[in-house]
Amino acid sequence: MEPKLQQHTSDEPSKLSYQLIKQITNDFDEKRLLGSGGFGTVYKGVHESQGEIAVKVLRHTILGLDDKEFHKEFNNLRGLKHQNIVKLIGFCQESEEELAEFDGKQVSATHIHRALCFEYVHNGSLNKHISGN
Ligand SMILES: Nc1ncnc2c1ncn2[C@@H]1O[C@H](COP(=O)(O)OP(=O)(O)OP(=O)(O)O)[C@@H](O)[C@H]1O
Repeated sequence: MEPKLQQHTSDEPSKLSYQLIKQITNDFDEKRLLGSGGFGTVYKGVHESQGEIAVKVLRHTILGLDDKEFHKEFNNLRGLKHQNIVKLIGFCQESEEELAEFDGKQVSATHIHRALCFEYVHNGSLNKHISGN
């Protein structure tokens, strides 16, 4: 199930394809790594119209397991507007059928690519930025 966009205004986070996420992070280049947290790994992406953005690639788990968490995080962030809260500008949720080995056999598996894209915060860590130190 996709995150629902109640009303599509220019202020709403937009849906980005996995191909675009890959492209703007230079195929998740290590040199673009900004850090990692509880939910996943954060890369710097360079978006054609948005410029520099932070791409949080959410950890991949088995189909459906973290769906609720993703929607919770998405719905909490989508409407927030505050000087101390980074803006959510886009999201990606795309499934891909892949061949995987299971029990010595080749099986078809669904890999869900999920990412949240935020405005890029300069000046080092968010903590430092928010506290003003
Ligand atoms: N918008 C951003 N702009 C620049 N760097 C960012 C941005 N968001 C995250 N980062 C970098 O990525 C690191 C990990 O961020 P992330 O939000 O995943 O972890 P966290 O702050 O530990 O929170 P959580 O545990 O909730 O995921 C941060 O410490 C920061 O260095």
